[in-house]
Amino acid sequence: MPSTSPPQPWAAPEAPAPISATVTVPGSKSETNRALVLAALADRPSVITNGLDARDTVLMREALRTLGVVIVENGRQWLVTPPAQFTAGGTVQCGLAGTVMRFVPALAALADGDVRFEGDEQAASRPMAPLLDALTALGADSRTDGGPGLPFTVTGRAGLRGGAVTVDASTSSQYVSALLLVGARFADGLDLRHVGGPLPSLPHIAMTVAMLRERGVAVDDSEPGRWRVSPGVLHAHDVVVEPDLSNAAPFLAAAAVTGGMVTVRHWPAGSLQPGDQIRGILRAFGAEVTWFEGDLTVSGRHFLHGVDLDLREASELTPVVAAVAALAEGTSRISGVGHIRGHETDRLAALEAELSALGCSVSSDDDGLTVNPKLLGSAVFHTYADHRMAHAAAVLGLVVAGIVVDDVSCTSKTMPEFVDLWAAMVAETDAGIETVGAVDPERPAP
Ligand SMILES: O=C(O)C1=C[C@@H](OP(=O)(O)O)[C@@H](O)[C@H](O)C1
Ligand SMILES: C=C(OP(=O)(O)O)C(=O)O
Repeated sequence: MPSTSPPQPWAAPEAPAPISATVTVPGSKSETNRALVLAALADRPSVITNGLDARDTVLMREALRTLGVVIVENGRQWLVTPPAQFTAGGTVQCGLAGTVMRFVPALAALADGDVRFEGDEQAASRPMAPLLDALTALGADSRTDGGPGLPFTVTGRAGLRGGAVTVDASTSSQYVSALLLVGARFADGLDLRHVGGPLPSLPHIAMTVAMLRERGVAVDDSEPGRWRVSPGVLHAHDVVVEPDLSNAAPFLAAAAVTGGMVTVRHWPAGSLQPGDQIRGILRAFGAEVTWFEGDLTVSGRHFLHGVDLDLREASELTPVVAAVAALAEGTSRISGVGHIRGHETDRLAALEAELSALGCSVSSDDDGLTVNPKLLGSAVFHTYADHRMAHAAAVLGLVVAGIVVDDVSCTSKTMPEFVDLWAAMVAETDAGIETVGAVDPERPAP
């Protein structure tokens, strides 16, 4: 199912004053899609509350239905009933969703027969081979249509034994998560080792391990780069999904870059989402960050300074962080994110091109970006179908006049309500509405 919606140009609104607003963001993509997959593997039905309703999670629900999972959606509650055996024979549409194109093939390896995977044209260049090779080593078959990744077919077999397998996950942590999610289903469990360059997105792997343990699966991750999953039953577990903290990042950045104050509600006291790291990141730029009883508040200062940040653990924050860097004083370096050339688009190339078009001096290399802020403004900002490029443009547009996003429809991937939430944030500022929520500036974030 290619993304067929017509391009939706969007004039990013300028901030009428320092942004002052309170925002609630929808559920986490990463937690929602893990909860769905785990519910599909469980011993009985489970309920997911506050799951994200966006393109990536619609695609995941449809993918699971193709494999025989029954999902009944009743508003914010979804009842997921696992099948006795996954059904082969269908075609899974992945769109541009990494979690669908990586997690679902591991489930398909447990079905008896062929499952075909297709995606957006742009998804064909996202790396897949390390995962498909690992599934083949475990006894499933896979073949692409000739390209490096999508489209491809996985031929699953019931009763795979599992055991020892290696994967080079330096291009995406999602291969590790995919294999761990199904590990308990193999007769001998799974003994997975990462072999290769540095592993990105460790918190996302930790999230997978924690969610498996919550459901009674034994995972030994005591040795770095190795995960041992014991065979056994995965117990159903009802879950309330946290807000998506990476999707909250542009709203918090809005306070930082305008010297305003934004509160995001329902921020967990502790979270495995890498988006939680936005607190330390905005502090590093010089913003003030406080947390009190579930309200996370960022207060901007008149002056943000350049930063030197390793974002390997939270690379999905790179576009928004690069936008803040472009509005700070002095050079910023973002490192540890070479693998995001394989995200929704080549994010390093996209950020270099679009920030340069605004007048910044930006260079990308194999490990990240260097941003020298010299903004001129007024340009069409291309998103390359990447939701986080649109978020970055929105942050820039608050301060730089005349930014027009070429196509904001890509935000439907993880937050279809982005434009409305952003407009509401700006309107709340315009109306001079006081920030709601109890914020104690004396109390540091946890
Ligand atoms: O497992 C997940 O939910 C994710 C893992 C990360 O992928 P990479 O390790 O490919 O960066 C992250 O960037 C992506 O947004 C979501
Ligand atoms: C990299 C991302 O997504 P995906 O789950 O498609 O990999 C992202 O959302 O920034």
